[in-house]
Amino acid sequence: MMFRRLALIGTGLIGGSLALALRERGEVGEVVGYSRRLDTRLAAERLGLIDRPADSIAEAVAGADLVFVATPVKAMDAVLGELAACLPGDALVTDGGSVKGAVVERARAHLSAGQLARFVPGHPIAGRERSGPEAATADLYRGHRVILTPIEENRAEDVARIEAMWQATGARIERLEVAHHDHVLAATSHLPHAAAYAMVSALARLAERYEVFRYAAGGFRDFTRIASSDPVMWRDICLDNRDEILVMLDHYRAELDCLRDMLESADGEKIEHYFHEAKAVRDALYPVAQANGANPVSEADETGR
Ligand SMILES: NC(=O)C1=CN([C@@H]2O[C@H](COP(=O)(O)OP(=O)(O)OC[C@H]3O[C@@H](n4cnc5c(N)ncnc54)[C@H](O)[C@@H]3O)[C@@H](O)[C@H]2O)C=CC1
Ligand SMILES: O=C(O)C(=O)Cc1ccc(O)cc1
Repeated sequence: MMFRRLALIGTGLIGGSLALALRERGEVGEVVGYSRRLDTRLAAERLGLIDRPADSIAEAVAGADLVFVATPVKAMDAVLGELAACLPGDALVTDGGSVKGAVVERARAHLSAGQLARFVPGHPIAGRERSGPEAATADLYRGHRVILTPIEENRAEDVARIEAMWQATGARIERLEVAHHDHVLAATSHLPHAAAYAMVSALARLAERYEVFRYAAGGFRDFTRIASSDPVMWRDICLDNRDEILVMLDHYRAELDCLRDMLESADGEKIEHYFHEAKAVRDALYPVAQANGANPVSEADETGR
């Protein structure tokens, strides 16, 4: 057993799924959960994500040797502030936030030098558009990537323990530098979410929106699935990674302008070539339908294809 007691701060999709996965593998003794809202804590207990709910962060982390912070990223400011006052000396801390630079800044602002050394930032690249405790599953991370962004204060053996913890969930672990993580994720995750929200808004603002949505095809559904994601979580991600996302939005807008120009000049050859190139890129990324939505590149690696 890797950890005696896990304290979950945030008992929703990401925290709850980690607890279920570690328990299923017998890697954790007891799971105690704190979330801001009482009903989420009680739901987490009812659903078997946690053994018992705690009424405060201090109560949750008492006696814990692992603390997992899985709240929206801006809420981590207050959470880390409270943790600084009550963290047991031997506890390791990690998180699942979608942005790393802002979270590391918050950790540096609140934690003591000793506590900071034991904070190993991380980000599972797995999730879904429905969050909350009800959405948690033991296999959420299986076959998916988890990115750790260790900071220079971390000790190698602590990073290795967090890596082993994620490995137990069936995930594949990679390490990236903090700023590089935020740059890459702005492109691969944050821009698509922003684009999906904007696409739905664009159609919703049309006078004929009812008719438009009535005849919406699978393409609209596929393109916009992630616009059902949690607005608070995505507000926080957008603000916390604002500079990188602004650059990516401009990059995407330039591409839309480019397509618009081709269409305005009715240049069929150019349009076809443009679509061919994009299709080739996507077909290479997703050669077969992915049953569980796992990253196809990682699955291909695992099966040796
Ligand atoms: N939903 C997804 O697909 C993914 C989310 N993430 C990240 O994981 C984190 C958690 O996301 P989810 O589990 O999806 O959200 P969720 O909404 O399912 O769970 C969030 C939990 O945090 C609690 N919470 C909110 N504000 C709080 C506060 N101020 N103090 C204490 N608890 C508070 C909520 O009560 C809830 O228990 C976020 O930082 C998100 O960016 C990372 C990868 C994927
Ligand atoms: O729903 C989806 O497909 C996602 O893209 C989930 C997701 C959301 C946020 C992350 O930081 C990582 C993964």
